[in-house]
Amino acid sequence: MSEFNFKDIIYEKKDRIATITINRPGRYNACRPITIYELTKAFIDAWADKEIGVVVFTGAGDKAFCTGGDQSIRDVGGYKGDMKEYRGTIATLPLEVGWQFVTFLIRHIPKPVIARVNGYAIGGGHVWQVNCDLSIASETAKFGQAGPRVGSFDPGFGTGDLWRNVGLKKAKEIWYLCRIYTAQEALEMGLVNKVVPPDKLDEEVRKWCDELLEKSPTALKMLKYAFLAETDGLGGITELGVGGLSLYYMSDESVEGRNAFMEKRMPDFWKYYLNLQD
Ligand SMILES: CC(C)(COP(=O)(O)OP(=O)(O)OC[C@H]1O[C@@H](n2cnc3c(N)ncnc32)[C@H](O)[C@@H]1OP(=O)(O)O)[C@@H](O)C(=O)NCCC(=O)NCCSC(=O)CCC(=O)c1ccccc1C(=O)O
Repeated sequence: MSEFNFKDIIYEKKDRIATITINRPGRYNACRPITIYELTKAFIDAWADKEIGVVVFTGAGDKAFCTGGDQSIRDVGGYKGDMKEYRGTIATLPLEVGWQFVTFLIRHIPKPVIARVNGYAIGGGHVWQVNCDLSIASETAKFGQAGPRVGSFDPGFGTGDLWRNVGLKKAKEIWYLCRIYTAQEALEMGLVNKVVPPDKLDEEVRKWCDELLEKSPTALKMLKYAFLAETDGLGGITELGVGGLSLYYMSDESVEGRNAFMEKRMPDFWKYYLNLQD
């Protein structure tokens, strides 16, 4: 049972796996502002929950993973149901709640995120599947960007992460032409990790989750941040560095600094020079 009472998403936690499902199958799991707000809350919860080791991100039904923003409520300058009503309702957010903040959470949550691609991954929905750490797709899934066709584009992680996956020419083809690609084509161009028949999708996703859960969580977190260091400039290097800092805080050496301050004496760091690793 979830304590959140979400309207647009289903959030489940079981066996150390958090599953976040966009639940608007009638709209091919397109998102409106409240969907974004609920996704934000779910990803933050999965981030903070020490019992959770892997996140699975998916869409309800068998037609779509996510088809981006809900075009039926798109207005001049943005989407109806303004984000303003949700801003400021989640304490300590470093960015405004919005599409890009969900992207930030997928890319920065210190646990692997698997996209379970059960159908169309189009527009912003495709960007998110690219941003996930790993993608497992049904043979019936379809992939593509829609921006230039519907009057939108996603600069930054929507373009940068895509070209790192498939190469620059292919990424430009995907964005400029807005073609739709099959799951097999997606596999061949490195957009997804594995394609399976639709009735084997859950089994395969579970297998990948179980394999990840056997691995060292700190190593996985530091690897995720090492990838960010390359793509996210100083922000990425900070994530990697702060991951190291949290390990340092657990050391006797770091605690000696804090204790010396509290005991109003000089710290004795000498023995730690002897332990310094190359
Ligand atoms: C996915 C398609 C290619 C599927 O085509 P097809 O198989 O022919 O099915 P359809 O009959 O077209 O669709 C079935 C049914 O679903 C509805 N639907 C599908 N996609 C959407 C959608 N995105 N929005 C609303 N409704 C959708 C469709 O209308 C049909 O309903 P009926 O009632 O049966 O008629 C094709 O559907 C397609 O191309 N879809 C549109 C994809 C698209 O343009 N996506 C948007 C790209 S831009 C983006 O994602 C940015 C988002 C964003 O930034 C944002 C979002 C939300 C809040 C804030 C922001 C922000 O700006 O920060």
